[in-house]
Amino acid sequence: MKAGVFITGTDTDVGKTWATLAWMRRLRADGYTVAGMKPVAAGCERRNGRFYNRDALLIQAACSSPADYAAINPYAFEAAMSPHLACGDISVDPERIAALAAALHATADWLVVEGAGGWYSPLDAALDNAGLARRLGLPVVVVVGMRLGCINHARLTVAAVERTGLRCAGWLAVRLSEAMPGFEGNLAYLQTHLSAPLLGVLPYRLEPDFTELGQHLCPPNWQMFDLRQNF
Ligand SMILES: Nc1ncnc2c1ncn2[C@@H]1O[C@H](COP(=O)(O)OP(=O)(O)OP(=O)(O)O)[C@@H](O)[C@H]1O
Ligand SMILES: C[C@H](N)[C@H](N)CCCCCC(=O)O
Ligand SMILES: [Mg+2]
Repeated sequence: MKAGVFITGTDTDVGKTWATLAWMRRLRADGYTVAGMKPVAAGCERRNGRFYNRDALLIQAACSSPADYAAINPYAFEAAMSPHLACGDISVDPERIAALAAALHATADWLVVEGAGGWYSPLDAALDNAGLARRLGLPVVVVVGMRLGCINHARLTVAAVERTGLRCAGWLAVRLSEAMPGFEGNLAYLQTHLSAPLLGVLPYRLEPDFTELGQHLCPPNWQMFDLRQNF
């Protein structure tokens, strides 16, 4: 199987990384080999003259096989702001990312890619997440951070993914608080107003065991992400 997924979200800080790590752990629990990628990251710390991002380090640790950090996160910008500002005069090259993604994908059954921010968040002055996802050509999963306002953001994001010409394979609800007022009503509304299927509800876990968190994913079948299918 050669499968892949591009994980976007309704915003920054909505649980994309929690969902990415849960997804990778679940795939490994289900017997697949997995490589992960955070192509562009803003908000990095400098160590020995290089920049490292928390998300990318967690994704690197979740891969089935060791992978160079620079392959997982080729664009690591120090400033914790929109990448089009944090990048300075660096241009993000989608062809370089696609080549690195292909090399990572050659090492595993699955490639899981986490975007930066939301669907239309810029990655530099010219490219945004939508453009990168289109170049990678992976099925897209939308992470919906369950908080007031998520219905509008989720519907806008799924519509935008589909307008990009990519398949929105599903969405994940991520609990960002112990008890969101009207949680069930919001979940039910989204289930009837999003064209993509709900693939799981990730519970509220401040110190998550990502293998446990991965058990809350309920994909209809992993085959729907097999890139050899015509979808
Ligand atoms: N299921 C959860 N339960 C409890 N807290 C959560 C959960 N998911 C996310 N969080 C909290 O929200 C914060 C942001 O989550 P996460 O880093 O996954 O967001 P993100 O969408 O990946 O952000 P970015 O756009 O910066 O990549 C986490 O640091 C954590 O504190
Ligand atoms: C720094 C932050 N944690 C994210 N990595 C980047 C969020 C970019 C959001 C850009 C925007 O859509 O306004
Ligand atoms: Mg993240």
